Amino acid sequence: MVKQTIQIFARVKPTVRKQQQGIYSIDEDEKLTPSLEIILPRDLADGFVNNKRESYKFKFQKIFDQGANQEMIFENIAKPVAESVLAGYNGTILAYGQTGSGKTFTITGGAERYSDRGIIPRTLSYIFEQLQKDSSTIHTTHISYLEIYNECGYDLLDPRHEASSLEDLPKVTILEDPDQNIHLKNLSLHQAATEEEALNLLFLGDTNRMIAETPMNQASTRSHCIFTIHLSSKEPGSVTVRHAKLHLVDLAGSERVAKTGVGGQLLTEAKYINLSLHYLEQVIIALSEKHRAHIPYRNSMMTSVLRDSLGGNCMTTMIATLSLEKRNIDESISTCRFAQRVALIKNEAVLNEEIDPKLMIIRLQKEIQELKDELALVTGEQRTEVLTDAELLQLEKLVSSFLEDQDPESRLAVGTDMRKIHHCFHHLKKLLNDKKIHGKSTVSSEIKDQDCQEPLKEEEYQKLRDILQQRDNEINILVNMLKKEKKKAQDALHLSSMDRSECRHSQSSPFPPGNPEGLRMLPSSTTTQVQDVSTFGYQSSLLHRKTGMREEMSLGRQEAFEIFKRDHADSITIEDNKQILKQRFSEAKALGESINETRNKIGRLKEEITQRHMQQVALGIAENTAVPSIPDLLEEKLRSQLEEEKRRYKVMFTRLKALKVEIEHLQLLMDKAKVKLQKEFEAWWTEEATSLQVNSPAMNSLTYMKPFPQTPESQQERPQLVSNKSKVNARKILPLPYQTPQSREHNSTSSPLEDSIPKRPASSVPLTGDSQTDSDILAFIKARQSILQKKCFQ
Ligand SMILES: Nc1ncnc2c1ncn2[C@@H]1O[C@H](COP(=O)(O)OP(=O)(O)OP(=O)(O)O)[C@@H](O)[C@H]1O
Repeated sequence: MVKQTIQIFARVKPTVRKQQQGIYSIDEDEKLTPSLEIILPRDLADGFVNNKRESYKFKFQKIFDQGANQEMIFENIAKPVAESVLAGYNGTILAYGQTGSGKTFTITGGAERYSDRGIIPRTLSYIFEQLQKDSSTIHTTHISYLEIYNECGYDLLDPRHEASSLEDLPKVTILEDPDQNIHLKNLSLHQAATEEEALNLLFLGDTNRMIAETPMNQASTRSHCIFTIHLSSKEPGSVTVRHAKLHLVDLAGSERVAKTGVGGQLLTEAKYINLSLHYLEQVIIALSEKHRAHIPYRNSMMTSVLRDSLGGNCMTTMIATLSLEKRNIDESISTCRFAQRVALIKNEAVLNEEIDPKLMIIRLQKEIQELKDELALVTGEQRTEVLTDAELLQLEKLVSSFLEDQDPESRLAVGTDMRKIHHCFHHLKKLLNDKKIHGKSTVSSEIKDQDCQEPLKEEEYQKLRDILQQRDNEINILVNMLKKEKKKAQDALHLSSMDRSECRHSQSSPFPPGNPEGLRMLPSSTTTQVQDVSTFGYQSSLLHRKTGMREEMSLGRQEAFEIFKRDHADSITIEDNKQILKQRFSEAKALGESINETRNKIGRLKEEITQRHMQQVALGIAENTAVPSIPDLLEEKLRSQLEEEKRRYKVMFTRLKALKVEIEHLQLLMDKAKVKLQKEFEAWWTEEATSLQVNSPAMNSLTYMKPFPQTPESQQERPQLVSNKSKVNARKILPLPYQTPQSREHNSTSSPLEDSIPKRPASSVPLTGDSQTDSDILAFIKARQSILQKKCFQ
């Protein structure tokens, strides 16, 4: 059992503003527990006689200032917890802080750079690396991902549901068994055999979280997320299994907790505030007060799920994320105070070992059978059912071989079954009597038996021969048919393998086809992984249902999407990642080629060594001298070259493995960004289409006029078709964040925009009458209009 208090760490979010200057200082001198001092700016508005405290000091296990990167956070905070989980203890890492202070960045990571990977992907990578090293133990890893919003749990990994809102996700409920163990009903557990599989699950959950969020419930801000890694391990042959859980928790923004008193009107506030955080604080307060008999875990889902992590069987760590700017001082102080209370909580982590029930059942069944046999033998109790003919025959054979065995020590072993023992005695008696009466061997009596048989008649022989001939013919026909079928199948196989190899070539995977023969320095699973990479993008299939929207788009909508995408801030990130991906891919390709070369070289060197060795042996035989026990100089040289090549191979292979992980991560990041982009486009599209349907009277008529220059003539011609409102709409085609500075500037003024648009003849666009298709056409025209406008301003 390991007893320890919850470890608390602080992380200060970097900022470019000078606002942080003089607001805080870190005292690293106090080596064991460094302290963070938050200094309140002296506010003259409070008067000259001001008794307000000016500084607050908080102690933490370690404080990570603005310069700390994700690697440092993992090494110092997450790695020790992951290690204890691998050893069989439960672990939890909680990120707590106000909105925007960097909780999600710390736990999951940033969406832009590979180096921004947070605690979850790094921990997964570390755990799988360690599991691979320990091949003597059988490990299984499962993943679950739970989101708690307004006291309701949602399964972020359910593959059966297409989530477009939070309510689409399966609801998770809490069940408590008589031993007060908590069970989460409807929370799916997914086995992940490799790091890639686990990462795919993380991205699937994050994508579901993103898709399900609405402006009212910005997921990461107002909900908690618990990503759990479940590990079980068992030594081969042992009946004990170790289970350990690692919760990685991204809590909701904490800023409102401080403003919500315990006596607040909870029922009313439930609509607005995050109750779970409020109850979490209550549990923490109760745990930090000595001699408190009742801890109110059951008040909220969050505290029920994390029950073990708070004052229970777990090694828990909390990261207080701080955005230390002038306007956030109150929130930062309240986060630090919360952390100080958390630091008082003691946990007692125990090894979670249990007997594997399946193995235990088998063991007990065997034991019961043995005891039954023993009992039957001792009590002489007989079983009632009759032995089968086969069993009787078997026993008789045993008796015969026992009698024939010349070894005086040989034993007749028929077990403890009294029926068998009796039969053996009967048979022995029979054999003895037969010998006495006939005095002839069994063989001769058998011959006699045959002699006694009536000879078969000639016509019966003929009949049997005919049937035999007929069967022979049938068999020949069937064999021929089989041969033909087999040939067809082989041809088909050949064709399909040709197709497959063509496909593979066209994908031009940069990864080599595995270890060279006989090179045992890398685990065989690595080889499989490398081969797997040739099917790049398989992860995308996981997210495919999320990105599949695009395929269903109409042409107009697709073009509007292209325009939308071009001006979207995220497209730069996607582009950047694409470039990095390209670089990594070509690096991987080059590396793959070098690996292949090295592999061939290793093969050649091995060949040369064998030949050299053979020559030496042959020489020894020819000269009739003893073969030297140590290799000659040339062979030595070849061997050291071989070692060098093997080392190079290993280095390159390790790099290639790392590249593979990075490439997959980048692909998933891009997938995620694409899903986000599409989601925002869908929202924009719906808004535009709806406003068009509402605002444009032309929607109900059969023709719609393209936006046209506002010349007096044209206005006269079609005054009723373009209302003032739709003119305004036409200007705000793209939502502000996606507009270029020029277009934003332009929209804010009511300059004679239309005058600067190239004059185009007014023409009519036929509408179909189908509202969906028509709104597609209209939005497309708007998007096009937007480009023209932008071009005019460039
Ligand atoms: N240490 C850091 N280094 C670089 N950028 C950071 C860091 N911490 C946070 N950020 C950036 O600050 C922004 C807000 O961070 P994040 O979303 O992680 O905050 P949060 O506390 O999870 O907020 P919320 O409660 O809304 O979920 C993000 O754009 C993130 O990339």
